[in-house]
Amino acid sequence: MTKQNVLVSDTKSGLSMAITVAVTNSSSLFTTAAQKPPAVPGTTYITISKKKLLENLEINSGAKINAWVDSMRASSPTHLKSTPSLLSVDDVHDSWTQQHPSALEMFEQITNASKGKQIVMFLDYDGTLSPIVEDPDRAFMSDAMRATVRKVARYFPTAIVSGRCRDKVYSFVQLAELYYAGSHGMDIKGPSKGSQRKKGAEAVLFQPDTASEFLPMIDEVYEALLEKTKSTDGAIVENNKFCVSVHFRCVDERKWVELAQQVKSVLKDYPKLRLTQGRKVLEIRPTIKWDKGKALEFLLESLGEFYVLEPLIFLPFFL
Ligand SMILES: O=P(O)(O)OC[C@H]1O[C@H](O[C@H]2O[C@H](CO)[C@@H](O)[C@H](O)[C@H]2O)[C@H](O)[C@@H](O)[C@@H]1O
Repeated sequence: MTKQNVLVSDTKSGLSMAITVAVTNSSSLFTTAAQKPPAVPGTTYITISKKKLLENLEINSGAKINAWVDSMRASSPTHLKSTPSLLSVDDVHDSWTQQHPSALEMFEQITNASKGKQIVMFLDYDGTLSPIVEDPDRAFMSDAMRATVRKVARYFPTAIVSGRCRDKVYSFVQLAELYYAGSHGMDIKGPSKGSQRKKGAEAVLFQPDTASEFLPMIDEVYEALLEKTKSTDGAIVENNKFCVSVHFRCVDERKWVELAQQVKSVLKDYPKLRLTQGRKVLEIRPTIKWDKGKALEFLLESLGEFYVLEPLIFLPFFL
């Protein structure tokens, strides 16, 4: 397997994103965009420490609220300046783009690598197809981006994989020819409109076995969080169907401890839920063993049944 981290930057369409290409002979091999690309000799890279960005924030076990708040700070770009390198944002950006060269400059390598393979596109929504904005309900994608995604989906099976509720993502994207995996991959639906699949193949519709059992609990927690956090200015609670997000992008940093305490006080009664963190957002989700990675595996396996190419080799792109 070979891996290349590249940056797709297409000013005309507004497409500008980091992608990881995994060239593999097996549809069961995956890589993540977070994997580090090989170092280029003579180049000094800046590593932004994510040590304090906790994967899973402990809810019980007497977890200290300070650990939560440290993690919330680590997810904030304004804190990059506190990295030991003291480099400017431009330096960090330059270093990053050196590490992740433009995909357009590597177009030949990519097309060579894709020969005889079925490309599959996996796209994130927030911050990839739409700009990051303060109000999550207003994270609209541009018409140019929609036209680009429509074009991509004409040639390759294309899935949007998001932490958001599937219906919400669909309402933003409005392309019936795509796969949608919402709620961090816990809610998957196939295209409802023409595809390159075999005739008669059913649209995929999948939710992990036990996920639906969590729906009443998630609704309850959503209501409790709405009530509990209403005194914290700027806090936004979002119901993502199988998960709940508590946004702190617009909360004054001096109120983060207060917000963390409010969230913790609700979650202590729900040992079957866990807490993770995204960009200025606390994410509450079921403790089931399912995530975006599993959703990608599921989709590739499902696609394997639909395509008639012989031999069938997938080339998945993650944007
Ligand atoms: O895992 P993802 O698909 O990337 O979902 C993570 C969160 O994405 C959305 O929040 C992010 O975008 C918002 C709109 O630009 C922004 O306000 C917020 O600060 C970002 O974290 C989504 O609204 C959340 O529910 C997801 O948890």
